[in-house]
Amino acid sequence: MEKISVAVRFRPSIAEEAAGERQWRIEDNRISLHRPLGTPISGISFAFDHVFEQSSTNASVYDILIKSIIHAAINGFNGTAFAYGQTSSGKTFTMNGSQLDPGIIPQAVRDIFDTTHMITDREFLVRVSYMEIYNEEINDLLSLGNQRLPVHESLERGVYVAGLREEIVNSADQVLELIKLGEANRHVGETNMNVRSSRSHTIFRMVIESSAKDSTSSVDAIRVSVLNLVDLAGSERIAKTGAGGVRLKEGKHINKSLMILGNVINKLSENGKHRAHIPYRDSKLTRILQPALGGNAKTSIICTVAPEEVHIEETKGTLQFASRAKRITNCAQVNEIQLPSYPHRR
Ligand SMILES: Nc1ncnc2c1ncn2[C@@H]1O[C@H](COP(=O)(O)OP(=O)(O)OP(=O)(O)O)[C@@H](O)[C@H]1O
Repeated sequence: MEKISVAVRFRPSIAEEAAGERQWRIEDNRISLHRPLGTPISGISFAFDHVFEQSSTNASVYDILIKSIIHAAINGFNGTAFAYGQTSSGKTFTMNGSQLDPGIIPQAVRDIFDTTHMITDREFLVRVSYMEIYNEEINDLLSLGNQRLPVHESLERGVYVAGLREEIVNSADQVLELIKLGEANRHVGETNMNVRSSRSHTIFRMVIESSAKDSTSSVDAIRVSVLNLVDLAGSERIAKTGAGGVRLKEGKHINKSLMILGNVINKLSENGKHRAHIPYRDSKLTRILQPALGGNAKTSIICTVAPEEVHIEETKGTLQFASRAKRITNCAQVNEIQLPSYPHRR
């Protein structure tokens, strides 16, 4: 059993959103809210596994929070990392990054290929898929014809998205090209808060399979791990984003699925005796993320927040979500299956 690791990241402040009277203060891994003269406001203080300041880089987020999950996935553990936070707080920046400061996803992809190339006694097979959940429908971002895909469940595969394109990949550059294709297909739109606001949740998935190269045994032990890197749509106040029409409909779906994610996290964070029913089935997002939340996976959550006073209420909400997520325990184990050994597999 191990706890989900939860970190908070402040994005740099935006000049037009002037610094206000009250301010967030970071001391090591603790965040508290202070009045103008520096006195702390009682009851508003939170501690996390790590707090990233405004000047932090994606490289440091990767090294501190994500790298260990990626390396565990190479060794057969399921892994999930997701970014949660209000609109325009830096989720997409954290997951995808920029040319100068690549985000978690491109860093993970490069790390996986660099690391597996150095492991000489195992053979690896890597597959990727990329999907979005838009207005509670699952669309394949790698294949435009694949829309409204159903979620199924089976004993062998657990919960899976039927019909999703899975591409076998051999290099980081090949994966990054696929991601570029997927990004172009993703639903984004302009709101008052963000000129390129993600209007869907996206799940970039890598399945890593491996077996020993020179096994002389009559069975092959195949490790299969699933790695989900998730960029959630932003929680938003409809009034602040100025949403109407299509944006309003999207916003309602986004808020509803995030509310269900919050409900799942609340239930999981309660004491054992109250953990009767966890409402994973109430949304596609929580169904797909089920192993990451209280199941067989190593999980890191990065909660992004905006530093300005005008966002204090949303920031408090995100910090409360993060605090509850910190109480969830997962039970990750190496996923290994035994198959009869065939010469061609070696
Ligand atoms: N840590 C950071 N360093 C530099 N720029 C950042 C950082 N975080 C966010 N930004 C910038 O702030 C803007 C909003 O960030 P981003 O689009 O990542 O937010 P988001 O949380 O994904 O929003 P939404 O939920 O609306 O999609 C972007 O222009 C992004 O480049």
